[in-house]
Amino acid sequence: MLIVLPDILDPAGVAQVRRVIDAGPWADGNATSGPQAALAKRNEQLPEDSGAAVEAGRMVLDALGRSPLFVAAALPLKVYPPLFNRYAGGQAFDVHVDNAVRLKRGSDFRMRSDLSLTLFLEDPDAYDGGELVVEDLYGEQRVKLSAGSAVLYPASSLHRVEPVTRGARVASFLWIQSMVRDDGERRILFDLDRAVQRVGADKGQGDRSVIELTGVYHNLLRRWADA
Ligand SMILES: O=C(O)CCC(=O)C(=O)O
Ligand SMILES: [Fe+2]
Repeated sequence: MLIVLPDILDPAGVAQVRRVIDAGPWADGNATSGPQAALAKRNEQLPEDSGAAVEAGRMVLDALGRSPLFVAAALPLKVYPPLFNRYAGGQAFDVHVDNAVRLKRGSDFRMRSDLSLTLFLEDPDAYDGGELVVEDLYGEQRVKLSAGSAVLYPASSLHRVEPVTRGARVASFLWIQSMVRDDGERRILFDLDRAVQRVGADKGQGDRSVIELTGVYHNLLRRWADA
């Protein structure tokens, strides 16, 4: 299941991230790929330990942490430090899967990737192509969002980025280990959370049924979460 997270960064936040990364040391995206991804991937990335990636990554993580929608949808336990990529001049990322387990070189950071996230950092009118295409149970979902908006999708999915034939597509991407590993269970919690928020706004947080439903949410989370 795909979840769109609108306006994770406002235009000023996008501009701030872009100022940092546009001046960064862009390099061939295959510098860090395994052999299968290397066949599929044609883009540029900021080296993950570059000052620009670390500084802009902090901005992206702060913005995600401030988004109740991100937290409710992802129930994050671990987040891979955000990476940054750029496609231009026909570059693309053909169909592939993301690694299930990610290690950060030179550290003891280790995580299971349950969810992938792309945060778009360029105005969609400024480039042609560059749709993120995710294959899920219901077929292909094509995603191209305004600058500052993000999409969460299962890391288990086959996905690709269409060739960019005009302009440049700039994005941040990262992986999340969720407290709730199973997509179906996570979806139930997300739907329940949103419904409880709506009923709470309607009836008031002190309403007895709102409190009981909040209890059901937490009891399901207690059952399903690795915290
Ligand atoms: O550029 C994107 O939106 C996705 C990148 C991607 O799929 C990857 O790096 O594994
Ligand atoms: Fe990917």
